[in-house]
Amino acid sequence: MSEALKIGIAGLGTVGAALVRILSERHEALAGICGKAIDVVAVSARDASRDRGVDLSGVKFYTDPVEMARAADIDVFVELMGGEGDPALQSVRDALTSGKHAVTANKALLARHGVELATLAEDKGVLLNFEAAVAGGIPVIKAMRESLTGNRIQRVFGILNGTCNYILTQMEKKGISFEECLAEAQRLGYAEADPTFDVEGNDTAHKLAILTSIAFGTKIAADEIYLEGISNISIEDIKAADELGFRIKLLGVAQKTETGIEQRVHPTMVPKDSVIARVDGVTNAVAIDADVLGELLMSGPGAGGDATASAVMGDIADIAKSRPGYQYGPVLGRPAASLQPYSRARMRSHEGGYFIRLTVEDRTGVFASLSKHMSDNAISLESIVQRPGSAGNGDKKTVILVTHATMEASVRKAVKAIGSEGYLADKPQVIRIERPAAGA
Ligand SMILES: NC(=O)c1ccc[n+]([C@@H]2O[C@H](COP(=O)([O-])OP(=O)(O)OC[C@H]3O[C@@H](n4cnc5c(N)ncnc54)[C@H](O)[C@@H]3O)[C@@H](O)[C@H]2O)c1
Ligand SMILES: N[C@@H](CCO)C(=O)O
Ligand code: NA
Repeated sequence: MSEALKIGIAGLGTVGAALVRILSERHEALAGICGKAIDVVAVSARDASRDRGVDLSGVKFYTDPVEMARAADIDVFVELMGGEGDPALQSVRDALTSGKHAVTANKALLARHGVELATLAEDKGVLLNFEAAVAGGIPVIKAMRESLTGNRIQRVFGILNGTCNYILTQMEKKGISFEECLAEAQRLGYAEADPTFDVEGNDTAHKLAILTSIAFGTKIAADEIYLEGISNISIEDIKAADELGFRIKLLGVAQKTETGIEQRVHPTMVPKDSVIARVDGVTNAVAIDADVLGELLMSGPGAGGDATASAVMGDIADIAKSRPGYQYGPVLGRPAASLQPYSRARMRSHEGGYFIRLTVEDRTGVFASLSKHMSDNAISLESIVQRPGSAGNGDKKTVILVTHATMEASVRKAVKAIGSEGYLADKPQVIRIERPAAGA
């Protein structure tokens, strides 16, 4: 058997602690599979004395992860601290610069600095592996970088944040409040250190930016994403969606359009009978429309210590096995230097169906006015439903409009015009509808 692969792990939180435990429990099996032992020789964490339920005897402890990244006695630097800035950035940079392979689960870091780090890894002839950064345990990076080689991808979309999907599912199935669901997701180790990254959609956007780059061969463009989170989704929206035959999911969508590449993250209504609508809890799903293959749909655990550590373990095993083809070379599926500039399709030109929920004064003429504004903007309605106002809003009426496919710009114009009529009692709620292809 060859010499052991020496691992240094920075960050011993939910994922780091799970990884140390799994590498220890599976030590012999992994050595058999990889042809060499995978030994954790160093760790870095904020608190050396904390009991994490894992045996770290004989493992060198560093208070400074950057110092560990530069240490001569490790072969692979595993970054599991999080955060788009230092020390995550500096430590991964320094590990690659000093000729070490790096593995990270940090999508925030890659969404900002992925191209720079990929270029560095390729220049140095080392690997930068990041399967855990997108859709947790689902092997989507591997599938796109390797198995779909030669396919042209038209669209990639999915449920990319376990915390949000857990919250939306629990709110719907158990009627639990948003705040309670979020607290539970945090307790289960799904949420980011700052959970606003989850609920405001930033985490989904980070993952989508990475997928877009790999799918379309463009530079990572995280700031070009149209972004809406789930914090303003109410139980009322979830119930209305249910009655109309939909579920609400936070989707990340990247697709080629005539005007460029559209990247968007927002709450989305999907038909209840679609597969994606039935993806519940912390489970993620990624759908890829590829021209040779057709539609691929993968689903599985998107967050949590073990699921994420599973993806990190696969990345480390790939390094141990010196997998041909990726030992050197294109970290983002093609050489970083050949990535094209990203060309953004404007959101106003997005075309799709819309759900519009309005709380209106209960007076005559409102229905006629709503219909007029819709037809003035060439919006054709699939349905219009009126019902009594919600609790505390008894003298008002709720009106729900569902449109056929129309342009975003038309919907924005119509909603603005309706807002100036003076009969709205609340901010309008607009949720886009996505109708997945047959398989998803
Ligand atoms: N938890 C998940 O389900 C999940 C899934 C996929 C990806 N990720 C990503 O994995 C990474 C880790 O996530 P986590 O959930 O384990 O987070 P966590 O907050 O549980 O753990 C992070 C650990 O890093 C340590 N750390 C932070 N700064 C440090 C420093 N300067 N020096 C040494 N240690 C430091 C913290 O003390 C903490 O123990 C993040 O990038 C996260 O986005 C997490
Ligand atoms: N906070 C993230 C972790 C996995 O990337 C989520 O909930 O999906
Ligand atoms: Na993954």
